[in-house]
Amino acid sequence: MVKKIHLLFKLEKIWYGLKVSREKGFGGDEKVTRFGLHKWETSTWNNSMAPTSTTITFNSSSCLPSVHVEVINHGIDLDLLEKMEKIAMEFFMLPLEEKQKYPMAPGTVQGYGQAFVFSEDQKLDWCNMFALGVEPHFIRNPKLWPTKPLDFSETVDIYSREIRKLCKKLLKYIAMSLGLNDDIFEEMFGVAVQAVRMNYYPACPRPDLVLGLSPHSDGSALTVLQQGKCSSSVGLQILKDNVWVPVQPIPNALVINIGDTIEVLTNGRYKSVEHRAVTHQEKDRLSIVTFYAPSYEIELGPLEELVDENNPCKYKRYNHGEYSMHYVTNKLQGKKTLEFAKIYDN
Ligand SMILES: O=C(O)CCC(=O)C(=O)O
Ligand SMILES: [Fe+2]
Repeated sequence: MVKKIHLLFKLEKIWYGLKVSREKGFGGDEKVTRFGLHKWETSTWNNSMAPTSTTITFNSSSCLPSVHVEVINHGIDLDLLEKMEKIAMEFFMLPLEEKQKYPMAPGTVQGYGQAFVFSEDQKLDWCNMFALGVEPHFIRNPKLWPTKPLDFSETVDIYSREIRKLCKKLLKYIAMSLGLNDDIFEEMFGVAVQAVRMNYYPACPRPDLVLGLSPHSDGSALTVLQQGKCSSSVGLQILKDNVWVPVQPIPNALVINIGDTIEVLTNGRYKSVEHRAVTHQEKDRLSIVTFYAPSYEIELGPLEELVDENNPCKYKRYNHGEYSMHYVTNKLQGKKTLEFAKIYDN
């Protein structure tokens, strides 16, 4: 079985040259535009298919068990989202030799290739990634920023600035919802680390045999995920009550996933969401994912405001750089990576 999967993956490489059909433009429903204080107009799941449209009101007495929302009125220009998708797709459609000029070295997570591969016999995910560290500047590896398409770097820069603003806003709302000082995360994070990963999932002849991306939670504080519109396939799934629930893309919405860092800081009030991507027999799929996390230098643990005798401390204090290293040097296996931080004796 393992061998077969390897073979399927190799086949995929031949498909790079194939054209995908692109749906032009971002049509869709922009009726829902509230994104105000303590109130996100969002979508959440029902039992069979996520999401259905719901308004979630955060206040200090409520919290969500495991958070995945789709933000419609994120304020980011739709042309910019479209441009980002265009350059990502153009990159993936380049000849293999061109993309291989930017290789993801084994054990690293930047460049073109597959991350989280640690052994010869590991069953590979059906996904090609192109990942770049964006902020702060010292995490950039300029050799990995492609020269084609021509407007690639400029677009990634502009897009990343906008996503950064959105993350800062969302973190403020999360703080407010917990009755904390609005700027608590921003002040604590230092110069936040931001990385972008483009995931391209070609159509897969045997979607029953191989996943697009193995189950995991993100190590970030927040993840902003843009689902490509060039394919209508539903690829992202989240784990809810032990059932994998497909996330139906909402036109122009950005998916927000809470990452492990916010789970730790909020002492589990906000839980990171376990998710995976599945493949489709006929349709390819693109996602553009931004990870927003604290500076590697900071020490973090549950905020003291969120720990008391009714909510005992569930996670230890650790250095975020160490956690990041732990994250990228382990296979994606559900929420196993977070065990690094868990305290089990309560
Ligand atoms: O492609 C997707 O929808 C999921 C991507 C993802 O979870 C990731 O890159 O961490
Ligand atoms: Fe993820």
